[in-house]
Amino acid sequence: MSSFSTAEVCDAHASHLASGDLRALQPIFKIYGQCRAFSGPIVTLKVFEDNVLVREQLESKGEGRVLVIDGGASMRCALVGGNLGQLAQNNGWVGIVVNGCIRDVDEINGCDIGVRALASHPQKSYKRGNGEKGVSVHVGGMLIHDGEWLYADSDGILVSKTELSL
Ligand SMILES: O=C([O-])CC(=O)C(=O)O
Repeated sequence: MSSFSTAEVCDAHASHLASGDLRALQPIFKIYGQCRAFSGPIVTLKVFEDNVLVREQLESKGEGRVLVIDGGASMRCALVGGNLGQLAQNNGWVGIVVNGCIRDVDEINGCDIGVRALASHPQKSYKRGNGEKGVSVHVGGMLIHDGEWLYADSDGILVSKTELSL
């Protein structure tokens, strides 16, 4: 897609910001991965300290989508590591936003995807397979629905009800 700037998107879509059709997430995310800017349709996932569903999702074709993982902001383990970052890249995901932690930061920073997460943590998560796919999630202070569009760059992260013409 064409290059964009979230700041310009905000300026150009003030009415959508006012209506809530366009929302800026709270500025609580750290930037990882090779792609500082990325956008695409959202796939949602809600898990807690368990990343079996994350792997399952990233094993499917990304087709330019963004995986938004609500990990309940847990600071006790990582939901995505270097292997999953590589898997995401290989399967055509453009980005991963984690309301929680990642690990293997140096490996993830080498992957050709965009990643946002609250922090890094060296411990892996449980492998129980609990969680929900496609549900609405609370991430960055906003309610995010599966199928909405995400726009991330160095300035922040926007979620839009529909695809924006940029
Ligand atoms: O398997 C995990 O829990 C995550 C991980 O470390 C990786 O993706 O490399």
